[in-house]
Amino acid sequence: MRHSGTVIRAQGLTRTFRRGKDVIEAVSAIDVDVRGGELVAFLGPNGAGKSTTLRMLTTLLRPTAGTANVAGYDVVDEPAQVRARIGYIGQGTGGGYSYRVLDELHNQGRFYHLPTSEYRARAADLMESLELTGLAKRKVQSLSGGQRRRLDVALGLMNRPPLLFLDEPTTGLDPQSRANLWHHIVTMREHYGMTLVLTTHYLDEADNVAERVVIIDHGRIVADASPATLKRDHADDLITLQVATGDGTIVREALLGFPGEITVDPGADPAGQVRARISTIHGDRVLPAAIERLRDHGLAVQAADLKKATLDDVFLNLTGRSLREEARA
Ligand SMILES: Nc1ncnc2c1ncn2[C@@H]1O[C@H](COP(=O)(O)OP(=O)(O)OP(=O)(O)O)[C@@H](O)[C@H]1O
Repeated sequence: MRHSGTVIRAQGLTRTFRRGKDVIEAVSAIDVDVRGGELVAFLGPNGAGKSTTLRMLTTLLRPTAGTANVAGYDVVDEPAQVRARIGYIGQGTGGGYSYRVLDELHNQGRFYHLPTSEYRARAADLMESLELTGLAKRKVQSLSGGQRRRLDVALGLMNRPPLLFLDEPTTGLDPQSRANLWHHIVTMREHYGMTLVLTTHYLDEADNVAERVVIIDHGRIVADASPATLKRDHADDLITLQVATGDGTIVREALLGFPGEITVDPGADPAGQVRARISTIHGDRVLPAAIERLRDHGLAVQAADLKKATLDDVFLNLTGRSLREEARA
């Protein structure tokens, strides 16, 4: 995807909330720049400040401090200009319950003052590409979660925004619906060359879909890079080898000077094998080389396992907590 100039520039963006006597700093002095055409995911646990950030960038919430320029306009001083240039798909916002699906899309077109022929054509197009065609006359309240989410996305795309914000677009959907919805969103993006900014707490989603992941925790950005760079800089692959010997010392000696952090169990397990672990950033390359090195020392590897670094490992290394566990809590 071709990237153009800066479409979002946030500096020192901060939002506090009062809850009784307490002041909660939901977002603390965030600096972030997004270039045209980027696909950026804000990843973080519940309550990290993702939605609050998005709500400020989309003019729905006034920052307590800091500035944000979105699509060339200031979110506080020029909210109407910002809104005219962006789309926003919130958490389960979208259609009114008693309306029919196609009417909802047409209403959205009228809201944006599109000519009748244009909004009808766009609605038909979106109905087809988001697999809503058979649901045109169905009331929104009768849709399933996945259908509803697809309608939300269609509504957000009616004005063909060059910059689209999606707040947890796939939360609550089953894996198949999530995959389908992503396919649609990514296709739309390629079609219209949109910039996408989204929030998610699904690690695999951020890893597979986003070109850039901004990890947010307790209202602060703790890392901001591509998934591959984040994993390279903040996590290791883990290789586990089962070696056919009863003596850990010779395994350790055979692997001496090998790249990565090596731990070897001193003695054999009940199966008569010694277990060696290698923590490294290049698991794919190190694994066969380690097997070869051991073979050169007359040691046979009975089983080998490679656990690739994940964004959860990155989050764990940066914050000391697991995002996976937090998501379950
Ligand atoms: N209107 C509000 N009043 C008081 N506190 C709020 C309000 N909105 C958000 N907060 C608090 O601000 C913090 C950040 O919330 P936010 O919704 O931005 O997190 P999030 O990362 O989007 O989480 P989630 O994944 O659960 O949506 C939380 O502690 C939340 O309780």
